[in-house]
Amino acid sequence: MRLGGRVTGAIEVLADIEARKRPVADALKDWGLAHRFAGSGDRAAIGNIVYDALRMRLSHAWLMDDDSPTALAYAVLLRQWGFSKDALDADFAEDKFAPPALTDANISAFSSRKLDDAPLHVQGDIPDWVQPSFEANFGDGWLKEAKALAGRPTLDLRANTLKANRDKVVKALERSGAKAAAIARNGIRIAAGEGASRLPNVTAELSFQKGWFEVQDEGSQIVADLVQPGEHDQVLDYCAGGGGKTLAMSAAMNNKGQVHAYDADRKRLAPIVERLRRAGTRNVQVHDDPRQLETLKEKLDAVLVDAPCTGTGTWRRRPDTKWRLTQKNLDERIAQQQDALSEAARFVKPGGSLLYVTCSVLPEENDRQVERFCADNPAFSITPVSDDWAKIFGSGVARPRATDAGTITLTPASTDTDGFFFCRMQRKV
Ligand SMILES: C[S@@+](CC[C@H](N)C(=O)[O-])C[C@H]1O[C@@H](n2cnc3c(N)ncnc32)[C@H](O)[C@@H]1O
Repeated sequence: MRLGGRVTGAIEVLADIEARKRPVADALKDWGLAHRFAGSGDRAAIGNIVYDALRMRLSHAWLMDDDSPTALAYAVLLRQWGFSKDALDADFAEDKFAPPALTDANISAFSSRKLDDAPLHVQGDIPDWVQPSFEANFGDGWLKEAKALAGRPTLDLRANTLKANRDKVVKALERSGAKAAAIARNGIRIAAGEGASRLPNVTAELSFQKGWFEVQDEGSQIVADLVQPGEHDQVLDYCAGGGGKTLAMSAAMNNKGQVHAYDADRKRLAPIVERLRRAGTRNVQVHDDPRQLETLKEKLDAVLVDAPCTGTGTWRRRPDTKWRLTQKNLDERIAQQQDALSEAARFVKPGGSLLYVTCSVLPEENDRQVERFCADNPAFSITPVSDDWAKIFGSGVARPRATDAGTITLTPASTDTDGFFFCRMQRKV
């Protein structure tokens, strides 16, 4: 397919997402099934246009004075992919599958508007009602943080030290451009790429099938590292989901001690079994029934609550969720976080640690939750983790945003990772 056909495909997918309020991945998959002649390069290019359009939807629409799929797709090519209007006109003139031309009103808006004149939430590409939360969390730096959450994400992997090491994985994935990540000790990074370029399908590699690495954002690896489980510790991953952090902790503990993996949702937990097998873990027990945890009350050295959240820290990867988020969703997540925290706290032994993590950057889900939890549960108090940072990752690496209370927030702008919140609370002896 030529560029025109790809842009037309992206416009169709964007229209489908808008009309049926469906996830991007589903809309792209359906488009691929209905257009079987499109090759993998075409589908990747269409996906890139769609994701780029959604990440910067507000600013694209403001500059075009139009939020139609056609205007958004053109804005991607003109603002992000480096095309000039003349080059597009010349390319599309000869192409019967090219999209409709921009309207005179679009052209006039795009050539006269300056983004600096747009409302600040438009400049930052975030919903207007979320702006106060960003301001509360990041102060003057909020706009930079918001803009960084509208960029393309890298592909991050974690070398599984139970079966390989970072150098070995980097070498195995040399052709994909894999490099050692900047912060996480076992992290590997493949750059995001530009324009139509596609990321490699690393899960098809033999080294993945052999369990040498996992796909895991560097931020997620860092928060798992910050748990700092000892080799002989008893740890509970209370919201284990598909097991990303369980696997990282199991490897950090060198297959010793014990990690208990639990999740209230059996369906989310199910993939963990195959992942644990592939990774060669022998120190993980999976629990899909809360009654199986009864004997663990007040026994565990560390309990991780990787809480359900709005996922604002992952907006680069799931930009459609940015525009679907509502105050009601946020309120629901806040209530679920409070439940998960108070349920999980029962398993922490005196002197043990309760670790609270979200992949959100909203203070309502983060600092306010742990402040409230500690106020309601005076046996627990926050222990600062900023001193641990240099000890674990070295002093020469980027540092996350840290509060006086001792919590930290990773972000694309500060640590070049997804957004994550981490807090360690210690239970009194
Ligand atoms: C952010 S996800 C976990 C991701 C996972 N830890 C990982 O690293 O791949 C949050 C999980 O919390 C689970 N959850 C929500 N409320 C819970 C509760 N009260 N008890 C246990 N799990 C809960 C959800 O089912 C969901 O799988």
